[in-house]
Amino acid sequence: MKIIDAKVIVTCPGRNFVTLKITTDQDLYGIGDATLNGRELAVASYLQDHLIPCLIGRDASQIEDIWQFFYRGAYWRRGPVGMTAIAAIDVALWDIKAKAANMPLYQLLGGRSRDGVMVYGHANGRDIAETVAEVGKYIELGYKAIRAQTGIPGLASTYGVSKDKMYYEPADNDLPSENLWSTSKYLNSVPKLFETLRETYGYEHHLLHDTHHRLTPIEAAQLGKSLEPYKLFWLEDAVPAELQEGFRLFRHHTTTPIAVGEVFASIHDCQQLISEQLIDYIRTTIVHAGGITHLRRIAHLAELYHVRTGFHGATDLSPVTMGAALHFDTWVPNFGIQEYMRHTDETDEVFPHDYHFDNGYLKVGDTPGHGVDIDEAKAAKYPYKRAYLPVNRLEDGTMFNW
Ligand SMILES: O=C(O)C(=O)C[C@H](O)[C@H](O)CO
Ligand SMILES: [Mg+2]
Repeated sequence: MKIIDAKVIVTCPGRNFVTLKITTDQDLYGIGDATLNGRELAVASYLQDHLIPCLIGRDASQIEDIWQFFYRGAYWRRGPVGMTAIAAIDVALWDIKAKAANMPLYQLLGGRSRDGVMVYGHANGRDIAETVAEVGKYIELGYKAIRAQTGIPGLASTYGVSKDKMYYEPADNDLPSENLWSTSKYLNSVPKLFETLRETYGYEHHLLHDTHHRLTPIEAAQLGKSLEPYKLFWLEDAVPAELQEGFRLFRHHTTTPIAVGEVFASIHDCQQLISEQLIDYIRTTIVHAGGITHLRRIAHLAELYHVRTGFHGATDLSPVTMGAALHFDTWVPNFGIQEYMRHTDETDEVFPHDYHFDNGYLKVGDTPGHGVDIDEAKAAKYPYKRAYLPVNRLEDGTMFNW
């Protein structure tokens, strides 16, 4: 089955998405997501200018060999742009293989391990009262697990808090917005949020929180300890993970479960975290970590060390990634949870899909492939719009992590 065409489609139905469509000589095509928030055109060019010329004419069924060709065959490898481009090819090829087999993707991966995929939604508010009310709305919708983020008194803006509740989008400007950060203000306010949430709703639902890479290991240890009474499902990205061994100190001071990995591009970014049992959940995604072929290796390594999956699923991961991830989640033995931020209606129209939400779970359909398509005519109505993620400064003006 020869690849005869591969094209990159950039569309902006409310936010930018980069999509790869690979067509074969047997009338089958596959779709892969190549979206890297705020750096979309770099991946589009990497695909168009560097990978697609080497892809045409290859046998679409040789997924592993094609993966190795683009990974090992690149002298400059492992960066997020390159790994996102490889992921798009990989997912499109798995889509084709599953369509050729006339099977939903999860069947090719090894079959169903569960009936549905437990997801968590994002509740956020400007203050604790508003966040508590938002969590209540998610509970009413049937969610079993909810991430809670709240505004910090004394800071004008806070990561994860937005006007749009269901479709939170951080890439909010055509040049980076500048936010302010204070670790001490943050550490003083977060435990109060979770104390109030547990007082209000009890302990039946899973609660999660994302620190977005902003603490040192000892600060993270303090936060983890202070949250222990509220039994979080996880504390996410408390510490930036460039230094994997930095998690040791944090880990040894708290029993709050630790999640990390949405910015990782390969198994090498989490090998030490997993093999030293410094984390509980690995959040790498199909789109940013080399596709299904590579994420499968990460999941298998994690399984050896009792680490479970908890893939990233913000709105900047297109429905194509969500569909592929849900097939993966339906199969993977060491599944933990899946993040789910709903897409806007415009996005859902551009990317028709057969997964659906059912009382706290996402369920995949049985359409052959990963079950997500792109409507090219609708995609063409929404041209690319430059948008950056914000940057962060400390109150004295020092640049900081966002
Ligand atoms: O969903 C999360 O956990 C995030 O941290 C979302 C990120 O800010 C977002 O994907 C950046 O593009
Ligand atoms: Mg996160």
